[in-house]
Amino acid sequence: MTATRGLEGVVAAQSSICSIVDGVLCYGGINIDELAEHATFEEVVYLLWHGALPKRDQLDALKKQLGENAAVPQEVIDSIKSYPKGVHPMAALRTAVSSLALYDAEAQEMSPEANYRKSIRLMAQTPTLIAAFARMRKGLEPVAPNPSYSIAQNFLYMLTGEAPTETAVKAFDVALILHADHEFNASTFAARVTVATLTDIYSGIVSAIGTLKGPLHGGANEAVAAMLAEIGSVDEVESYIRQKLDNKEKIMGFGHRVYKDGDPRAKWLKQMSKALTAQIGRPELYEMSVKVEDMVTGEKGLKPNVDFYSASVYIALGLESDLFTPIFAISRMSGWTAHIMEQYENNRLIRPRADYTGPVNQHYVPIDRR
Ligand SMILES: CC(=O)SCCNC(=O)CCNC(=O)[C@H](O)C(C)(C)COP(=O)(O)OP(=O)(O)OC[C@H]1O[C@@H](n2cnc3c(N)ncnc32)[C@H](O)[C@@H]1OP(=O)(O)O
Ligand SMILES: O=C([O-])CC(=O)C(=O)O
Repeated sequence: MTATRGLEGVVAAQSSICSIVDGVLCYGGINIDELAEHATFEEVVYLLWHGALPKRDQLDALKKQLGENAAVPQEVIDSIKSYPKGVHPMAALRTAVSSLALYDAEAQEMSPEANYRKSIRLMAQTPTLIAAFARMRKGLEPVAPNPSYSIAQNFLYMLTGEAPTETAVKAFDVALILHADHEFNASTFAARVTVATLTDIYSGIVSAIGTLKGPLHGGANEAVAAMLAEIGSVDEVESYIRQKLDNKEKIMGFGHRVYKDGDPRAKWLKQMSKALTAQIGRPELYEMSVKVEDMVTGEKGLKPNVDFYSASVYIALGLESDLFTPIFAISRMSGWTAHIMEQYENNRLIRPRADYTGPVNQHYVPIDRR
């Protein structure tokens, strides 16, 4: 048996949710470019869960269900209040989502209908959990969700208590669409491995959140924000990146396991970064990013991934950088739940083999003779 490092190129199962073929990303067969241009995030959630775009009444029904389920149990809010203020929001989210299961009467119910209802609750409540933590760590009271708002509008509203601008809501909604699913990425695969034991959906989502948190995956967007802050100005880009490349350090937000000719989501975020950073009077954030891209692509041939320009987009939207990965989780909750439901529908335990490289023919030695 020989191992494939990092399971590169291994096709682990069939799926009808999302495809990446020749660098083209589609949800349910629809090119991400069309969705980014025309769809709303709620339509994309429906598409991922049902395999087709919703008709008007189906979309209205989903939006109503998401709105009605956005509030989280008071016990969960109270427990978030007790978290140490300095913990990372992804750690807080991992614990908070796990605690949602404790107050969900259907948590162990495994019918497809119950798993769909839990998917709605997880999708609706994740933004509420993150916004509540973001406020309570500053000693502020959480803002209750507005059931008539979209997910994008509600999250921005719950962070500040003020109605967000239309521009901010639109930009955030497009970012949610772009991050919603990505076939067997690490966090989705972790969720599928977890639920393939026929454990509950919350366990799968907790695995996924813990996996997304890492800097090689969703955590890269926060690392990009840290890099831009460290660089500080356009003039400093060259020496900063030169040093990193000479030291063989990774540049966050570049490279991808699947895309070698560029991530189709990055161009959307680049465009948004340009417009939004200009609007807030901080065009240097975009200019620094472009200069980093020119150097890294020019010297290493590596292209920006979804996490690179999302950092300057979120900075321009006034969001705190440690919320960037939790925001990714809000969006990816749609894909995670879609994949979990698909896994349950056609389940087989996921259990690969290891290529053993340790010692052989050893014997037990009593402790006083070792
Ligand atoms: C939503 C997402 O998860 S998108 C990915 C977010 N993660 C990041 O942006 C972190 C930075 N990028 C990386 O670490 C990688 O490109 C990954 C993890 C995304 C993909 O990793 P892999 O497919 O395993 O590629 P791998 O790490 O083997 O890279 C191949 C070569 O390119 C280099 N490389 C890859 N990415 C980078 C980078 N960002 N900066 C510098 N060099 C890089 C590697 O050092 C390696 O070089 P070598 O062959 O000389 O050793
Ligand atoms: O697919 C991957 O490996 C990572 C990624 O881009 C994503 O999860 O969106």
